[in-house]
Amino acid sequence: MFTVPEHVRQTATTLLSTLKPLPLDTPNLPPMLPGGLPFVGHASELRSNPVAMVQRGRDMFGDIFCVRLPGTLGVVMTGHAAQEKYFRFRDDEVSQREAYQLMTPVFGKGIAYDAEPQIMKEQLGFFHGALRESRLRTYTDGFIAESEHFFGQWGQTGEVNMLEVGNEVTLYTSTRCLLGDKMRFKLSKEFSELYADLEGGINVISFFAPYLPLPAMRRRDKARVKMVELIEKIVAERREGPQSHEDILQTLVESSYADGRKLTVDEITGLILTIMFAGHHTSGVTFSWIAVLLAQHPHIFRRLVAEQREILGDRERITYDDLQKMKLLEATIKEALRLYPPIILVMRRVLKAFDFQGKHVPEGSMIIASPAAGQRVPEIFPEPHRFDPDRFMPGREEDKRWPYGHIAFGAGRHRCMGIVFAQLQLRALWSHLLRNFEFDLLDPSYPVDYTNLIVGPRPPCRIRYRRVQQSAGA
Ligand code: HEM
Repeated sequence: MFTVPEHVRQTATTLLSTLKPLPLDTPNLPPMLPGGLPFVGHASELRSNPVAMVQRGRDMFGDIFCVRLPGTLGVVMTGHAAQEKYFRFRDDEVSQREAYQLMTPVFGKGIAYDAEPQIMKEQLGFFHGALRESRLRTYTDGFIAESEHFFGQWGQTGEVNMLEVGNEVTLYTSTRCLLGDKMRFKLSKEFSELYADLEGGINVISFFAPYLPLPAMRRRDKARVKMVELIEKIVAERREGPQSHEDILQTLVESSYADGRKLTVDEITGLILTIMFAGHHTSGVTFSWIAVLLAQHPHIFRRLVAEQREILGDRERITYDDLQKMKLLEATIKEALRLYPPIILVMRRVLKAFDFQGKHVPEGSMIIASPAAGQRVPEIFPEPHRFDPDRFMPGREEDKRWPYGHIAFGAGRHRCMGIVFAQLQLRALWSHLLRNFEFDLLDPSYPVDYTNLIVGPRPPCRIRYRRVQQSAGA
């Protein structure tokens, strides 16, 4: 019997859904943002400058308004009350599954967002073990070793694309934590090439039609098959060898579901990719924004160098406990993430209609929260466009006053599981740089680049570094 290939079926379903009329006659619908094109609605504006679009809607209508997306009514929710409502929904009220279906070809069928909520919960639960404190201490040793190795290869002075630097150094730290120190040197090239092909298949097109038979999607699918083969070899070696390993792969190899079933290699690979996609570029672009912001604000740079000196004295070797004491550096990272969150929008499909501020949001619509716009609301963060790490220091702590204000890591039940990991990694890298280098900007401006799903500064993001005297006491 003739069967329709999966990618054809999926693409046809997506294209047909774009022709479905939107429920625009729903009584009390939030106001509709003017503009948009036939069929695609506001999708093109969402693609070119999503933050300006969200801000335009907020300026016109306040906390809640609608946009037209292909086949879907979008409802944008910004401001503290709206963000609180958004992040407090339960999984039976709103769903991430459909919103993030573009990730299914990469993570795999039945993995993470494609799994039933209970299974996804168990799968994410495996990460809790991999991210516990004792493990974070081990990973931190890796971050420190990588900082010394990677930046040790820099000369006395040089020009770099800081975005490339951020993505490269965090790729090495990620491979160390995921697959172990040995694999960082042995595997990085093969792993990073496959990973690049997987990434190439994730774009705005795949958001609406993840199975279109385009070259990038085919490369993505081939890369996933090869990635499973690669992980399978490592898992087989581990199952034979007596050595113990302190990495995320090992946690997954040793984990089982509540019913006692062990994870398949496909599931292990999918979860490795889930954590890689969640944590790699997000940390890489944040690393590069910190460089830009510190070069633009030398007085903060000087205070951060002084903090290093105060905590470390003349010591060159830093520890996990030292990193915990770097409060101004922690606040600086938080402030970089407030101004430039790498995930600018998060989405959920509405499973149960709800009311908010007298407006009715129907079942089936896609609700959208925006860390990028929501973190620049002046009622939450005064002078919102100013880079001011002190807003998170004792005495002010603006984030504590507004628990749903700083949402770069999301909030509520699906809040990022890698917050501590990301903070430690960025602190380790920047502690090294602050003690060893100074930076100057080379480009007239460093605008935001909205062409990638994880949003960072637009290349080339050129920065000049200059090596300074080695010791913290210098
Ligand atoms: C600066 C770095 C990072 C940023 C800005 C970031 C941001 C986010 C955001 C916004 C979400 C919530 C998405 C939503 O609500 O739809 C999230 C979820 C998640 N993040 Fe991160 N992330 C970062 C680093 C990491 C790292 C390093 C890891 C792992 C080591 C990680 C693992 C996860 C996981 C597993 C989830 C899903 C949680 C759930 O759905 O319950 N993230 N992240």
